[in-house]
Amino acid sequence: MAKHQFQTEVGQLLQLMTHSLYSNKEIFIRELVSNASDAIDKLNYLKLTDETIKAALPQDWAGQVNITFDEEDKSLTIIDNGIGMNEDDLIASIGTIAKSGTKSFVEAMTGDAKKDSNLIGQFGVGFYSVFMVASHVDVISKKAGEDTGYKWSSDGTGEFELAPCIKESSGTVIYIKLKDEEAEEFASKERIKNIVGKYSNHIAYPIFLSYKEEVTETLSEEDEKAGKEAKKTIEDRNEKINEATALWMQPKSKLKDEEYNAFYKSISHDSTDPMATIHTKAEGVNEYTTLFYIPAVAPMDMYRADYEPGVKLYVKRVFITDSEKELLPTYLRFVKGIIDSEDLPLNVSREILQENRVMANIKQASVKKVLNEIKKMSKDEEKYALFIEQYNRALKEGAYQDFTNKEALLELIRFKSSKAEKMTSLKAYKEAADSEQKAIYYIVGENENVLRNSPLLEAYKKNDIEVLILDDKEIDEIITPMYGAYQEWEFKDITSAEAPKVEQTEEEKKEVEEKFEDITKKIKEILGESVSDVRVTNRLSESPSCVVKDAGDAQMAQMAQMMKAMGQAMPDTAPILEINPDHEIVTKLNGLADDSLVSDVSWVLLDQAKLSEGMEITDAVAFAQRLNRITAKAL
Ligand SMILES: Nc1ncnc2c1ncn2[C@@H]1O[C@H](COP(=O)(O)OP(=O)(O)OP(=O)(O)O)[C@@H](O)[C@H]1O
Repeated sequence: MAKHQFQTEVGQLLQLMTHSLYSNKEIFIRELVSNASDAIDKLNYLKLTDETIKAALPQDWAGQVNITFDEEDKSLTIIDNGIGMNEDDLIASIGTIAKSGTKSFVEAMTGDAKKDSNLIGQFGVGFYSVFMVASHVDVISKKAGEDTGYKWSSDGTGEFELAPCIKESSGTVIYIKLKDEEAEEFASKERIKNIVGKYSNHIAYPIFLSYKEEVTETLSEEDEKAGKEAKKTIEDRNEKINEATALWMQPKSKLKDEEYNAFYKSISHDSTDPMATIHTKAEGVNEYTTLFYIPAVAPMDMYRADYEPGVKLYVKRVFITDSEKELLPTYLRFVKGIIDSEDLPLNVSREILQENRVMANIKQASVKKVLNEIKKMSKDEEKYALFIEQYNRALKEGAYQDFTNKEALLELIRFKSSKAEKMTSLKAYKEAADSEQKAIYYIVGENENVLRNSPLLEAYKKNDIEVLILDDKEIDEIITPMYGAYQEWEFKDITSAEAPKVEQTEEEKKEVEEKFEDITKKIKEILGESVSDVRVTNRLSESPSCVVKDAGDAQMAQMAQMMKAMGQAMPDTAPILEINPDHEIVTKLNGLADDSLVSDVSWVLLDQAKLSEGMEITDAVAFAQRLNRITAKAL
């Protein structure tokens, strides 16, 4: 019998499972039953598309799951007649972690058993959850169309054993030797029935529970009178313990929230109820049913390139694929659920799917449904805040990717604002604006606090203009300029936009510029390549200076960000330094004879403006030395 080491991450995961304090251990049955259901789905599909597989299956083959338990042996066995696994599958599926979400889960583990157990609650971890209750597990499996069966065994420590074995039919048997302290609870008819009813009632295949029952003979009246003792016999029972109807085919009116939620948990491996459920039956040109869920917490792998798609495609109840990322647009990758079409061909391939009109129609209508549901949620501010916390970023991606629904998506996004503590919408922003305002102003950076205190906001505050505070820099900086406009109002970055209206005539402006011409030239000479220009501004009131970008520079900066994201460096463009002609520092600087002081103050004007806008300065030591010299002179 060959021994194999678990992949390191699996080892870590098992360590957690075996020592888990997690209170919801019963979920291991849900996880194993949904694996069994997936395995039957896959064989069902092959039966329709692969002649050899079809020929090898008994004529009356129908997918089913069987559960048995043995109180004395303290064991539980879960059997399916699905696709099964061969040697390679067993090593790859239950020896390694292939799923990116599971990887994130393992990475998120802290080593603190209690905290990590809570993580299990937030994230289903599939097959390995069995080690919360098992001291030993055997997986005996034979893959459809192959001759040899394999037995995988492990007690959940560092290794597993794998050896060929004889197994008649394809499918998988999972024998679970329960830990002593778990045996009473889980090797129990009522408990198993209860768990299956709770989580797996509506998987599409029947689940049978086999058990032995003591039956007492019913005596006739005569026999009873004669004092005859009733005989007791042990009988085998095989009871169907779930509804076995695809939940999404049930009429909405018949389904309760608990049923929807339980089904969600069985397909998503998430232990928390979803935030929203969207069940639609479409009739007409195309006939299909969709059942979508929005998870309460964004899936862990959402921002990984190798994320798992959450939507499964069925054709007339037959499972087709769960690995097609194109069923919904990528920005909706957090949505879990099912699409079941009556019109697609069963042997639909990836290529056909991508070009198929039926699929395109379903996709388009599905996006509308999901967005409508989100819109509905947005009416309840408190509830919507929870959604925004998880998915604001996805909406932003959408507003940039999905041209057809851009307007709707822009309306759903929420923004922090210079005017309010609460987040605002573009609709509210527009409604609250002055009749002369024609643009949506925003500022982007990493730190909300720095942004709120940016000198660039001063002129906007003075003119009572609201500015959106975008502090998800990684995405906001690239995406916001791409939005274009919302109801004809363009998005304008205040670091490159003209300052808003001020009470100043052209003549007055010119006069100020002339008055400060020499000093601006001088500062520019001193600062050299660190600035692209120096000029007086009317956008400041409190601060002596600020740095801004040229409108053209903004595009360059965006390019630089994109290049950076692709791993290529591009030099940053030098900012424009603007000085406040009404500020004491600037007025005193104008005409100051002490050249070394002018130089120190010029650098300080630049560096402190950068710092107040959350930028880095090139030489912090020199900055401190200059401040010290200026302070010494002032004392
Ligand atoms: N009863 C089974 N029959 C066939 N394959 C199985 C069975 N149980 C598990 N597997 C295989 O092992 C893999 C890992 O199972 P695990 O439960 O850990 O992950 P999973 O979350 O179920 O993955 P998925 O989301 O694809 O179902 C499955 O994806 C499947 O390929």
